[in-house]
Amino acid sequence: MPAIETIELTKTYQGHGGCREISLAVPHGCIFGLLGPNGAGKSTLVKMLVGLLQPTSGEARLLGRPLEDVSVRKRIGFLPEGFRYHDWLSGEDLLRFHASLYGLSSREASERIPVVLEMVGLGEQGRKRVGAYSKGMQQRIGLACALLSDPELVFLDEPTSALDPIGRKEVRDLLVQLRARGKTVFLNSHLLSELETVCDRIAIIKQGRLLFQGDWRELAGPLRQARVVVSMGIGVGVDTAVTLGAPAALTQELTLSGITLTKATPLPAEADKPPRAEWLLTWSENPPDIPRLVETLVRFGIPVHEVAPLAGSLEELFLETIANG
Ligand SMILES: Nc1ncnc2c1ncn2[C@@H]1O[C@H](COP(=O)(O)OP(=O)(O)OP(=O)(O)O)[C@@H](O)[C@H]1O
Repeated sequence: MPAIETIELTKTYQGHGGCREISLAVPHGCIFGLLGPNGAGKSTLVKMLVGLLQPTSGEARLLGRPLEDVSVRKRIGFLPEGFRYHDWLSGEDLLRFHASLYGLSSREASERIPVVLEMVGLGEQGRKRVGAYSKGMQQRIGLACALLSDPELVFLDEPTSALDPIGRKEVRDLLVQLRARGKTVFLNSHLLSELETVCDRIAIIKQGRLLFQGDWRELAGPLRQARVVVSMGIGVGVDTAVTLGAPAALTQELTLSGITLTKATPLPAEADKPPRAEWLLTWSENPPDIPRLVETLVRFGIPVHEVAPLAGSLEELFLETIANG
């Protein structure tokens, strides 16, 4: 049974916008990323799932229970985007208030509050007024509210938008820890490089329609490129240290195997290393046999440091999917 399952879930605003016929399955214990351009329908979908919007049609189940079953909400956490917390309360008082909304006893709240403050990196700041928190700290206290009830499923809308790079890394690590404890995380974020590092699966929506769901690497299809790092000017048949290109005979042999050297770029100099260049090899048919490719390069006297097949980045694949979808 998936943690989230939707069947043709639809919400329109007087027949316009929103999202339409979304059928999604989010497995338990994964970090799932929802992507889409502005106005695609992401917030509409999340709001329906957390019970803030009534669907126009379709069905959904959270943790095996239908959306109408409000008892499931105790097992769910939610960090809305850009939410303004009661800034006259201290962080601890805010959490105590949220604990009462979750129906936690005073003892449970007292045990849980220091734990979540520590988890989000606000261990020492609980007594401070939320109004005196920085934007990053406000985002962290929001995350603490979402994690307060130790939920099985947590929805996070742009959880790192106000954080610095260190804070982002801390939140990513926290998400990975949650997954290790069997929790399911549903992330809504525009930071594709971030989603790329943590998400097991993604969904892409555009104009309210689902274009893709699954492992984002599936979007890449078969690999079409390899990055090869070579020493420059050594053994390439030309006695200059700035030679970037391959000898003509090598390019000819590669072409016969369906491989083209499309780009050669010098790499920044590094102490104790010979000057190096990066070659981009591209093919359109069958992927080459990498050991044979290395053998060919070595046969032509090319000192090879590294060969890595290249998959597209999530950003490239996302832009391509949106453009074609
Ligand atoms: N309350 C509303 N009344 C009318 N139309 C709405 C309402 N809320 C959203 N919409 C429309 O529904 C569509 C989806 O909006 P939604 O906010 O769900 O998108 P989103 O993907 O979350 O966008 P963003 O990335 O900009 O936050 C848009 O066309 C939007 O104009």
